[in-house]
Amino acid sequence: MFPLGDCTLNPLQPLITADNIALLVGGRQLLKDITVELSQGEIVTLIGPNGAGKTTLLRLLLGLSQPSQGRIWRREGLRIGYMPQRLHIDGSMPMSVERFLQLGQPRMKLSQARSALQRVGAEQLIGATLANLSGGEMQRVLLARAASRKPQLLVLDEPTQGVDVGGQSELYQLIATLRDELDCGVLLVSHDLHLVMAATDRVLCLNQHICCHGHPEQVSRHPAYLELFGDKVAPYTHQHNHQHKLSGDIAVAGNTSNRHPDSTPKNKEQK
Ligand SMILES: Nc1ncnc2c1ncn2[C@@H]1O[C@H](COP(=O)(O)OP(=O)(O)OP(=O)(O)O)[C@@H](O)[C@H]1O
Repeated sequence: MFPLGDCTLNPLQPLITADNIALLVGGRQLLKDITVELSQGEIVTLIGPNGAGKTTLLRLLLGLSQPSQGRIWRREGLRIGYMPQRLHIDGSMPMSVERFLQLGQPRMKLSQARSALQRVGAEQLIGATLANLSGGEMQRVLLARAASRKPQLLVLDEPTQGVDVGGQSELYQLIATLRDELDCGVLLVSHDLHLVMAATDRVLCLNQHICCHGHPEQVSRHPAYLELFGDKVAPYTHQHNHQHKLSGDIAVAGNTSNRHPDSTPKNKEQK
């Protein structure tokens, strides 16, 4: 493990390292035993069922909240482009796409806004009103905004939400192209391993802890992954070994519990 100060000295060192982090909120264990590393030029996908803690982990890695245990190192001065899971737009606010791209970047010129959109194949949207965009168009605009900051790390929380299947694989290809163009690291959250396979170097399968990790092909055959998602790799189906209540707690028929099935002694997870 390297100290934080060294991160600026060696570009080969990871953009982010988390060492054995855990998060306990109100007596509830949201995350535990998480050790991850993210390097420049690699695409890492975080996959897991609803309530697994994917967004919570992203927030910790980004420094938006603090772990109860363990340590996180970020390369000093790390420029991050963040694409949120969803953006609620007030329909009564007539904001143009151009203006939206300039938010927080007041020096961005019209030509720069255009080229940011061009990069994601959405230059025709420059004059559109944000509230009128379709789901797929909105995702491209959010991606254009995240990439326009010339990030060293692009963090994408379910970037294909609201996009049809054809559009999803196109968007994942676009993300891989952006990684090449920007030479950045990419950390993305997805529910759908088979869609991200081609555009991912490494997968972390999360369910409060890291159930398994590795190359997408390896993960798709891993017993822990199969236990969580079922054995149908393509097409992917949402087969979970448990259900979550709206609170995120595990719901067991005739009973409720916030214990994850993996925490039971009979779980035979293979790492
Ligand atoms: N600040 C908080 N306080 C209490 N519980 C929280 C907090 N943040 C998240 N949670 C809970 O942690 C669990 C994980 O939430 P998170 O949003 O990280 O899951 P996720 O894997 O991103 O889910 P999804 O796939 O549905 O987006 C949920 O049960 C959520 O209710």
